Amino acid sequence: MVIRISEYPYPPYDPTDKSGFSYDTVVKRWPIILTGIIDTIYRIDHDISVSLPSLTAGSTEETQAQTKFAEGKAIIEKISQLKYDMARDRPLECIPADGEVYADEYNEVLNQLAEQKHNTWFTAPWLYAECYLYRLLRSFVTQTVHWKSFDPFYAQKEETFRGSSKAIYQLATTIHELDAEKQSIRDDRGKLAILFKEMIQMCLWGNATDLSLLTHMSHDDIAHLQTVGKEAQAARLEFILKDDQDKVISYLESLKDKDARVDFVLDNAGFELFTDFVFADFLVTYTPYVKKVVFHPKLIPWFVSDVTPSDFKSTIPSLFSESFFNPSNASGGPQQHEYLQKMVTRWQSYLDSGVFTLAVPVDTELGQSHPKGDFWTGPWPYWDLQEKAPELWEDLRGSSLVVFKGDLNYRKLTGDIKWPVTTPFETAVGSFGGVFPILSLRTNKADVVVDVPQEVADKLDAAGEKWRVNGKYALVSFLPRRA
Ligand SMILES: O=P(O)(O)OC[C@H]1O[C@](O)(CO)[C@@H](O)[C@@H]1O
Repeated sequence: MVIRISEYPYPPYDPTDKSGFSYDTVVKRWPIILTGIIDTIYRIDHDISVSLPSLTAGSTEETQAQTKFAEGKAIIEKISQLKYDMARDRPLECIPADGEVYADEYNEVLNQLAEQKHNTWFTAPWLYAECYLYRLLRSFVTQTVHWKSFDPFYAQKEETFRGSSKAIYQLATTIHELDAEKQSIRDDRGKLAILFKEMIQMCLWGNATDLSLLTHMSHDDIAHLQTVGKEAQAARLEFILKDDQDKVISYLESLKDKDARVDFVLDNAGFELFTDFVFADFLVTYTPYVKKVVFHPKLIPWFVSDVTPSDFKSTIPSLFSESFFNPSNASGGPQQHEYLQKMVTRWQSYLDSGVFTLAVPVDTELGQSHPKGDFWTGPWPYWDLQEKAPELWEDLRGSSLVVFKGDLNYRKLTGDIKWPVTTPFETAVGSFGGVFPILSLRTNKADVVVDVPQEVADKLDAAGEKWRVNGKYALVSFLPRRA
């Protein structure tokens, strides 16, 4: 049964607490993100207006350009109004019936919040309000003719991906080095376990670069976060506050010859998706346990940098393209470029043969509904998966391991409520727990944290560290299938 927010075991994080990260988000981060979208549309509209004089007056082309321009202007007005309402703590308005999924469902939760007088920008639960924001933005474009397939974050995602080439070449080299030892790795459990940890951590820290959070970071800062390799990882080990790596490795070892299927509930496009592919490749190519990997994207632009089907589709062509990743950026020499090409060729063959698949058709358009994709952008925590997305639920029950990437997935797994920090992960994930094995790889970018010893939390608090939100700390949480 779906639990109403008023019935949650602890109150949700919301901006009424001015010391929490959600307050900062409403005051600073969301307005920056909204301003970025306005700029992007403004630039597109500017280009249209420059092209207008060259079009034949009254032609279809000119009429379409005029309409697109006017629609762009109307979207800008709506976003500006939204910023204004947000700053003045106005109530969230109902999502219009725009023909896409969950408008009614978002509004139903909003009505419950209105009853509790928690329906304004500075009082609504942070998790709900943030999901609502991206769904509302989607409604602004669905109501147009020419902007329906507009992803306001596309250019940002591409640019950051392009800027990740150093770490990408480095990881391709690591995988190339593994190639020479492939058989011995598969046969040596000790070696495999060590590599496993490296891969888990590479995939975990790949989550540190998230565009919705990095509103204030330079390219150099981002490159620093992407530092990969053994030493960097060893240095970061102490920042993993909950470490179930050994448990997940033992579990995977128990799957030997069981044709395991691993699912990734994806987070960010670009570098993080690249690390997901590397991890998936490692599981299939270098371990004897996994036969198939399924990737789950978001079907609308989401939390700035989340993977959409079209991001997924363009990733491998981008990695192949010499104009996207200039081989001269391969600091380790031209052979690094070859290593990358070789690895990506293998990924493409996995996609062709169905070893790697996307949970929805790869050509799914933005906003197109799919029973295995809609739920991830709904208004609910994952506690409600069984009731709200039965087909997806059944499908995931067939998985040997579902990897949840990133902070938002963690917030949705735990409901983003004020659990005491020592609450077991199993308790926090509620009815979701034990149905299929879960591995959550999360760098901390929001207040909710569970399954961490009280003394650890107290020490970090006493040191004045913003350890819950600064992206420097992480949690690796594993929960097996209930026996
Ligand atoms: O990409 P990730 O890891 O899910 O991070 C997104 C998270 O980062 C934030 O943007 C900042 O905390 C949150 O709004 C959101 O939970």
